[in-house]
Amino acid sequence: MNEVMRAEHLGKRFGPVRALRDVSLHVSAGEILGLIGDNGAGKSTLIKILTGFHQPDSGRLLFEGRPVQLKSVTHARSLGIETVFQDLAMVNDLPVYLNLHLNKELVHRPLPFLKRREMKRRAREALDEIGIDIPSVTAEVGQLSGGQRQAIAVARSVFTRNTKLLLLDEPLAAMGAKEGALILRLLAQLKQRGDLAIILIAHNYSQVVDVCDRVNLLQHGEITFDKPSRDTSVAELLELVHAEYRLEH
Ligand SMILES: Nc1ncnc2c1ncn2[C@@H]1O[C@H](COP(=O)(O)OP(=O)(O)OP(=O)(O)O)[C@@H](O)[C@H]1O
Repeated sequence: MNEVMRAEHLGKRFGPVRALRDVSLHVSAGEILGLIGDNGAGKSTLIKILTGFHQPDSGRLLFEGRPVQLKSVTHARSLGIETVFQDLAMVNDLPVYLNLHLNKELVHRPLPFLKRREMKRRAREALDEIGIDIPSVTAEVGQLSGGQRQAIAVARSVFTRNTKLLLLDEPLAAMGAKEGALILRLLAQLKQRGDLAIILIAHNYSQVVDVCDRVNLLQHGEITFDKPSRDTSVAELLELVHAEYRLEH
């Protein structure tokens, strides 16, 4: 498998807080890496470094085998690194197809008219291709369920973009079982493409073990566990996290 991203010995401080001490991880094309860890373990900080929002104080990143300094989110995006955050950044009163084309609208030149029919067609095709079932691409995003909105947000991050690394911060949070299953199916579908590396932060260990190829546990700013999902279990992950909890309380 082609390695897409590797982090080596990342460290990050916020004043007196050492959010990351020494984090190394790697993810390859066609692979879903699950990142778990208690509140405050450093998961969001790590994602923000991988997506160019924060710069690490120490350590380095290798993207497709070459050292890279991500200067900004825009820079990371230009390389094919996309993030879906919890708040989704969708415009609720715009239809699905315009949300998918946000900042990438197709326009008739030289006239400033939107190519609506073409955008609808492309949106429908893209959603069909990755198996997202919504009533219509002209539906306003605000009228969809939480799971459907999340699915659209994921679709947007790989739509018309040359995405190589997709980062998902808690895409299943506050979602019912049925909606969560929709997102997990979508991730499995994207994995099948084989050209995309995915890092998924999640709290539900059983979903992580089901959908991810490998699991990393982040504790106090360090990766303390790295195993293929088939070699671990929900019980083992719970035990690891609870053992830490018992030590602390
Ligand atoms: N911008 C910041 N300024 C100061 N401290 C920060 C900042 N961002 C994160 N931290 C601190 O760094 C540590 C790691 O936070 P981070 O948000 O990365 O953890 P997390 O694993 O994502 O937690 P959660 O699951 O609760 O979101 C915490 O102690 C947090 O308070």
